[in-house]
Amino acid sequence: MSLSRLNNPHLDTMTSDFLYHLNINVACSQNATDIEKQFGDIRVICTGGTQKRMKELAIYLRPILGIVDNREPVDLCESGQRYAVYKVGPVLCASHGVGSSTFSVVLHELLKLVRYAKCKDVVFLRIGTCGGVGVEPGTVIVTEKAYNGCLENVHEIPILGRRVVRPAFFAQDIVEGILGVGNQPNDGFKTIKANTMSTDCFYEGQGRTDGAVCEYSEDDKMKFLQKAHDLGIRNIEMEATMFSSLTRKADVKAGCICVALINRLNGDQVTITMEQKHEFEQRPFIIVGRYIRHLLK
Ligand SMILES: O=P(O)(O)O[C@@H]1C[C@H](O)[C@@H](CO)O1
Ligand SMILES: O=c1cc[nH]c(=O)[nH]1
Repeated sequence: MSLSRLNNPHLDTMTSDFLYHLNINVACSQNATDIEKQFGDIRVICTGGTQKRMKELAIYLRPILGIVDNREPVDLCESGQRYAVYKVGPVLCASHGVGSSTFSVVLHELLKLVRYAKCKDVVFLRIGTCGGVGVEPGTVIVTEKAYNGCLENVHEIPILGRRVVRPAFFAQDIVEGILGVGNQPNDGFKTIKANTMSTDCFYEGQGRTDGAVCEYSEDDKMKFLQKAHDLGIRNIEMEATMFSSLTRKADVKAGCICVALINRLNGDQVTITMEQKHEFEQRPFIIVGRYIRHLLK
């Protein structure tokens, strides 16, 4: 699928487009633009919360993509001062910050970037961390349906003063494709598919009792988490509803792969050491590395 048409007729009338947060200026009118030369080979866009994770992922993917390079990856969007973007062969690794609002900004701009660069069959992936719901810390969860903080399987966004409600789920072939490369004999961790709850708040929105404000009891929290569990929700993060619905609207395939840092049925505080967190963060890399190899073969 070529991204030559995004779901926005206004773009067709623009002679240039400044992707403000990436600090990339696109001259839409030229045929063979610089953008096409620089980004036209992109097949996979990996996204994740932090710059450090995305830089490490770029380095991790080099041998998988047959790229021999010992230099520090270059942040192509450093001048934009918001998001970090690394290119490793046909893969772009971009940071998105915490939550749907910061992610949606860079996602709109990345979707336009691949459209202007005339990339074909691009798959967007989110490689994140999450809280598990009834799963062992370290488990990798591939999202099927994404639920909002009201436990509805939709993404809701105010547009022109109205609440717009959009479907929030990932394409089954992507889910199965990612799951298909998981659970290999020496992995030492489980990869499962499940539903994900995405919230706009890490504390109250995720039913934590350790935020600066909390107006419910431990019992209320446990009932809510149990209700989520009954819906097949096995992890909680802050992006999957927006990510699935916006990529769906843009007619682009996407997948969401997160590692659980804690089991929320046992507590709220994320107390793992930074070393353990770093080890856990490598797990989605392993799965995504295999999936990208499978996708590009
Ligand atoms: O990709 P990351 O690790 O940033 O994903 C989760 C969801 C929020 O962005 C953040 C909250 O700690 O972690
Ligand atoms: O509990 C958690 C852990 C990581 N990220 C989240 O959004 N929630």
